[in-house]
Amino acid sequence: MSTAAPPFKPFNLALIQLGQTGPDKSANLAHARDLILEAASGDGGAKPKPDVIVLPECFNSPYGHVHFPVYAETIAYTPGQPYDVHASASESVKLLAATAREAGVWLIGGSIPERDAADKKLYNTTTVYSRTGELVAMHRKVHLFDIDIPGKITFKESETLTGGTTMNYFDTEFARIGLGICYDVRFPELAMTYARKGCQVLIYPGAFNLTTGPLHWELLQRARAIDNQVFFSMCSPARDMSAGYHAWGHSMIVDPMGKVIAETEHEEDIVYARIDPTVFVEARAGIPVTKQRRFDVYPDVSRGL
Ligand SMILES: NC(=O)CCC(=O)C(=O)O
Repeated sequence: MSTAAPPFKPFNLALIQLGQTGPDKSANLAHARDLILEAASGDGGAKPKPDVIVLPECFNSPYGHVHFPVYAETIAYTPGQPYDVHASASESVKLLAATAREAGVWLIGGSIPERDAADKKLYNTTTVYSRTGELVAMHRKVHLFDIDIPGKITFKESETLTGGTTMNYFDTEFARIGLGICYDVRFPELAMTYARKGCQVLIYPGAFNLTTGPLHWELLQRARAIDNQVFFSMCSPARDMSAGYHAWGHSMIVDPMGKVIAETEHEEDIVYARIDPTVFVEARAGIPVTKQRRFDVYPDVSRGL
């Protein structure tokens, strides 16, 4: 059983739709740091100083199964156990922890290819840092992106990656935030379970493509937001037509009524929004679906029939 979620308070969210500098991981990390520090300063107006900053999926590596083994890092984090980011062997963890601390923000560090210390399997993994640079949560993409749309796109993460086996959320001083990565958005059960565990906000770094992006990227986020009456947000890489994978971009933030409250196009950019719990409270009061579920009618919802 999960503990009570923190009271939901207003906060500011920023998504960094990051472009990659090229195949050099260290250069990509340095670029990410620059943009995190830029985002963190805000401007007090249309760009409110963020409490949470998010990076995109696979931000330090080209996105493709041939690249994952080459860029993979070992993190060796066990939830609930103390973790020394300084002793970590992972270049990305060290950089993200130090930058979260420098900026004084909660940082959802996009995702990186990760190699498990024990079984050596590869995962697509998000790490989360507190304002003091502690690693507080980690999520391994649960649903792997294996699709085949003839003539359009074929992608098989499972050629090199393994799916994660746990749900993961973290508590801040203003909200409980649930984590997913990209293709995880297609599975309403995951988002619903997060919401039922008290998450008021769900954030999934992602990288949709030019076939499914135009049709599904916004629709899925608005659907998950409305299903669960939560804030829902996905942060994409910027589109690079010279890369092997062409990301849709359009990083966005959706409120619990399904309204897109912030969005960008496909270039490198930073998206800012104020997260206002009033919308969450009013959505749930006006349309009380979270209290009207009929698990007596559909008890098999979680049994995988
Ligand atoms: N990186 C991903 O999981 C891509 C998911 C995607 O594009 C989709 O259509 O789903």
